[in-house]
Amino acid sequence: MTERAGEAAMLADVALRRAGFGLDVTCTVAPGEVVAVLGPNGAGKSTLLSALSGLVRPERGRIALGDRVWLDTDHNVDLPAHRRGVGLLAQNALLFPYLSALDNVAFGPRAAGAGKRTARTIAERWLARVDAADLAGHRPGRLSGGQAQRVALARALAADPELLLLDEPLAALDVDAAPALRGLLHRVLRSQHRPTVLVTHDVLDAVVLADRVLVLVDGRIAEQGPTRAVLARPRAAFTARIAGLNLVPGIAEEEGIKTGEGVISGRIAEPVEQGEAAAAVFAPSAVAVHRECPHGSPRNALRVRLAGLEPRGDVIRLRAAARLMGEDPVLAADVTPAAVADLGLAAGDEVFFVVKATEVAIHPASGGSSSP
Ligand SMILES: Nc1ncnc2c1ncn2[C@@H]1O[C@H](COP(=O)(O)OP(=O)(O)OP(=O)(O)O)[C@@H](O)[C@H]1O
Repeated sequence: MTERAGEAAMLADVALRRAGFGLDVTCTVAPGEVVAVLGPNGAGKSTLLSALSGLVRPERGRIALGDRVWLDTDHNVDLPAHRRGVGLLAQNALLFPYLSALDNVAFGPRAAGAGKRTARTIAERWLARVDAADLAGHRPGRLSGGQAQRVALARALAADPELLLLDEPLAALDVDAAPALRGLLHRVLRSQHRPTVLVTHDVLDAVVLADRVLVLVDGRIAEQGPTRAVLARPRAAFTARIAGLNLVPGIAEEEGIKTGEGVISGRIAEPVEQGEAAAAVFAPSAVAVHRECPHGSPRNALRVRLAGLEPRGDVIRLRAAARLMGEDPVLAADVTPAAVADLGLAAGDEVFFVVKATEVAIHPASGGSSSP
């Protein structure tokens, strides 16, 4: 499908002040790039999105999509929200309740001046692209949360926005629906050319969907960079806390991922094509540490070099570098102090991190998570 809008980079430089809170952020998002905004509650993520979409006016700032200027406080430019080409997918689908799914999606093209027939054709194409062609005639009241979000995504994109904003798009979905929509977003976002800003609390969303992450703390950027690089070497305490999951990049195959050191088996958590970039994700608590590789076991074993041991409540967190992922200690295991004593573990030791396939989730990976 040809894309008309959304070929321009977004540049935003916004600052505003409220009682007890200030936002001061400069960022750019390239066409086709997905930037995830992470941060603790109250960090300013929603305020940033509101400033981009025109619902909140920064005291100082400039927002431009290529050479189209939406806001320039120095020159008194401030396009109202309805004149900014923003497509928003929020936590709740917010579909028009009395319109069919098809008419909801056709609304944007109609409002932009397309004839009825053309708008319907555009809507049908977008519904098909989000696997919702069969829902065209349904009213929103008959849709599940996941179905409604798919229709809402089609609606946002059918309006041909210049900038796509995703505000916690999976947060209101149940645990079964969220992975399916995350997988769909992964596919759709990669095949379109708009700059996209994704606000999320879930580090998995950043891993699967984002090329870059931007961590906001107290209204300011605490760190930013390619997803895996930021999660592997977190500088802000918040990032370190959320980056608690282990993530091994590779190429998807039937029952896991292929890495430079063999296959890591797991359960396919989200749809991913064989041969595509994917990641094996598992919790530090799922890791057992062995001195020798447990041969003949159905478990996954990763050869690692221990970099550090830190007490964490009842357990000791081992940080380790895996040869296949470079020198940085990017993997973690939580083990009991007794296990550390039994194995006589110390920094510098070569050991195996062993994890059962049932504890490993295979996700598609964004470009940013596989290229640090
Ligand atoms: N409409 C408003 N009027 C005044 N203050 C607000 C308003 N909305 C948010 N705030 C305050 O602005 C600051 C930033 O809030 P914001 O909602 O942008 O953070 P957030 O990172 O999106 O948080 P959360 O993760 O909880 O959604 C907070 O101190 C919040 O209390």
